[in-house]
Amino acid sequence: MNHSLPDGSPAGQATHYAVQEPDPPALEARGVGRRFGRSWALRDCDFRLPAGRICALVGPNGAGKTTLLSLAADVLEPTCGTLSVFGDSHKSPARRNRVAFVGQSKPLYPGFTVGEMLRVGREMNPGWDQGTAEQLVRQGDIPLRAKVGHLSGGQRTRVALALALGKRPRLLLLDEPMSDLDPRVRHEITALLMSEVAEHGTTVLMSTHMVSEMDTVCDYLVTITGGRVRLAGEIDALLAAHTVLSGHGQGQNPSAELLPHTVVSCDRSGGHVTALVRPEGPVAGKWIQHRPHLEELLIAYLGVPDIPHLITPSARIDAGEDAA
Ligand SMILES: Nc1ncnc2c1ncn2[C@@H]1O[C@H](COP(=O)(O)OP(=O)(O)OP(=O)(O)O)[C@@H](O)[C@H]1O
Repeated sequence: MNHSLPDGSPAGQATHYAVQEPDPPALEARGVGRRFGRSWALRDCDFRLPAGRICALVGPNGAGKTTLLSLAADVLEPTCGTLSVFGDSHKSPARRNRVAFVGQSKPLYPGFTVGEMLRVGREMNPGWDQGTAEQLVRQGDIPLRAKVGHLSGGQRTRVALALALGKRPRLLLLDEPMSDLDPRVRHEITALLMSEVAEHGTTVLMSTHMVSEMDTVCDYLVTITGGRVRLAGEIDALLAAHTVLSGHGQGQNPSAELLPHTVVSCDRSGGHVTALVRPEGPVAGKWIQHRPHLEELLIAYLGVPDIPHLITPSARIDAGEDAA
């Protein structure tokens, strides 16, 4: 299903939002699905994440975010479809070397010291960058001789991030990386991720529930509800494709004025209506309109399990296009 972007062009066709990517996308999902027993955790997943983006992966608990990250990290196999990493659709050591994954459980050896953990990183990864890994550990005042099992949750997160960044990945997958970090460290890690992207062109895909912080660091967004991708693309383009209407409308029936548009959410209190919509053309009626903030957009989308998807051209896989 195609939806209109604010310039009136269908979301599925090339518009001024299109980004010419010389490199293959960091991640490309074609018809990807993953089932556990009889339940689908993720299905009909079609999108691209262009290289060099910092992408927030957002969805309610149980939406399928960890499943998607685990598929991209080759920790899980898709039940159907193909997931390519930088154009490579087959599992291989080379593909694994390009990707680093920091999962929620931060699997580290509790009996090892931090220095020994970094040595494991060095021995397992051909492109290992000891300076970056050590710097991240030292910035957190964590001695290299400290036992991993004696570290706090936030300190373990820092060591896991040091191992991931020391690998010098082209694609960094982070599953709620900030959840146990204090605000000062979150700020530091955020700045670090941004400088990684600027210096090395690293692509970052991170699941997060922290909307206010993602706003400053991420330029790309994928939302999942009910195991399906609902939004994918540049945050600016996705915001620009929506408007918040508030008022009473002009006619007797404000709902009729909203009918031609895709209504994502609609709150009525008394006679007052506030609606987040994707306009499919000019909006009739006397509404006060504003462009939604990211938080408004996400709260609306996370509350509706089955809204039609909106994929911007740079994230879209066109029907009939051959797989890479
Ligand atoms: N190993 C598993 N076995 C069975 N079901 C699973 C397994 N892993 C995930 N699921 C199910 O798949 C669905 C998606 O789970 P997933 O962990 O991907 O969600 P999530 O979006 O990461 O959630 P959260 O925000 O709570 O971390 C859930 O219904 C979950 O119960």
